[in-house]
Amino acid sequence: MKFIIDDKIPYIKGALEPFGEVVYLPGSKTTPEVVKDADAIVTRTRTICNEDLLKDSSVKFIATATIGYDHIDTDYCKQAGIEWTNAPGCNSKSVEQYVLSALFVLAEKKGFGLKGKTIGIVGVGQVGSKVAKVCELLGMNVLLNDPPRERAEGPEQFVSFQQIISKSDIITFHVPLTMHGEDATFHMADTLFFNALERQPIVLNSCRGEVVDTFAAETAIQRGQISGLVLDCWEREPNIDRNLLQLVDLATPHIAGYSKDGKANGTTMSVQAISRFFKLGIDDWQPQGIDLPKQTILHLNGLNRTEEEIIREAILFTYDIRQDDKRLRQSPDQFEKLRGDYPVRREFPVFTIQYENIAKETLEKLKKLGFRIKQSIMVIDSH
Ligand SMILES: NC(=O)c1ccc[n+]([C@@H]2O[C@H](COP(=O)([O-])OP(=O)(O)OC[C@H]3O[C@@H](n4cnc5c(N)ncnc54)[C@H](O)[C@@H]3O)[C@@H](O)[C@H]2O)c1
Ligand SMILES: O=C(O)[C@H](O)[C@H](O)COP(=O)(O)O
Repeated sequence: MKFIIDDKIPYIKGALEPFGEVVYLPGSKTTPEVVKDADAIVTRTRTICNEDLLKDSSVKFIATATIGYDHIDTDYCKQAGIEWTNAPGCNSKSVEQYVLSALFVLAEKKGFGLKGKTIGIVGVGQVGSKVAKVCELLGMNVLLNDPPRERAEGPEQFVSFQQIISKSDIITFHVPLTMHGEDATFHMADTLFFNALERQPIVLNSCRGEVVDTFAAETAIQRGQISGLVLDCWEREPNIDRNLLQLVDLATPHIAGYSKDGKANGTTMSVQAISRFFKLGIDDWQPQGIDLPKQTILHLNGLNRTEEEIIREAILFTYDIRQDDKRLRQSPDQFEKLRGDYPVRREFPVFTIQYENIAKETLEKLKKLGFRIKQSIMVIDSH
């Protein structure tokens, strides 16, 4: 068998070698010639898996180590008898961490508290539902919009897109990119959307660039229709609009899902799916040696600090979005390189908080976010 694997997929080396030839290549170099005699591709969003790539090939299975699969022409795959899989939920906790970091940084920059603010979540799947849960934990009012789920589950917990537009102080998009049908998300945030906003919200897009119309977003900022914009995903990546880059509050190079945990989950799900498809017998394969950051222990003293300040410090200790923002502004032409050489980032459960003077309720919230909690041990000097 022959496997073509994107060389930016971590922790996969050695997994498939016992079963055949394995070729590691950059996504951009995964060409029709390369995949011609392959049995499977393990890929990312940078390889467009369509007829141009796959026709005349022997590919039978595509595993993308990502949540999104808009880079796979699923209609063509069906017609060509090629099976495929994505990695649902793999990096959803990473996006949750990204959104929290963005919210805390913006709240401080713009001088408001998160408690009591209304956040509209558009798309309430793996990512949106996690973002909803943590925002509720922070005392925010959460509005959920997800027409496909509303049709399937009933209207009780959902609101219309119109209500999101009129009632939200913050709007965050977590939809897949879809071009057709009643739920199409292409340019969901267009001129009509921005013109209709009533509360000058902050808008976040960490799903796909094409969900927000670049020109409409620029105009909305210039007209003061929104009070902030956070962009992780951009139209025409990696050639992002430099004018928009100047205008947004926080700009990052499509890394919301780039925790090492998220990456490792994507790899695990891809390898296990390949194993099931080709009956390789490694259905419970797990990656080894997931990188750790230099510091995983945070000493947190809550004396004279509000709950929001305490939680903010804990979140930003694990991930400070301003560092990604700085790197992108310094080198916008290095968009793909910044992604490829992304620093080690881990999710909350690898961090231990050693605390002093923190109320029980706040500790409960930190635990619910996933942190490990330990009381600081007082060292008594015997001299
Ligand atoms: N920036 C990143 O690094 C990053 C990381 C992970 C995911 N993503 C993107 O985020 C998207 C969402 O991820 P997920 O794991 O939550 O996916 P998911 O499939 O679990 O959830 C998507 C939700 O959106 C809903 N939806 C579809 N069309 C809608 C519409 N028109 N209006 C409102 N809701 C709609 C669906 O019903 C579903 O519940 C992915 O498709 C991917 O493109 C980006
Ligand atoms: O869909 C996803 O999972 C995310 O957008 C993911 O971060 C994409 O990563 P990439 O394949 O571009 O490295």
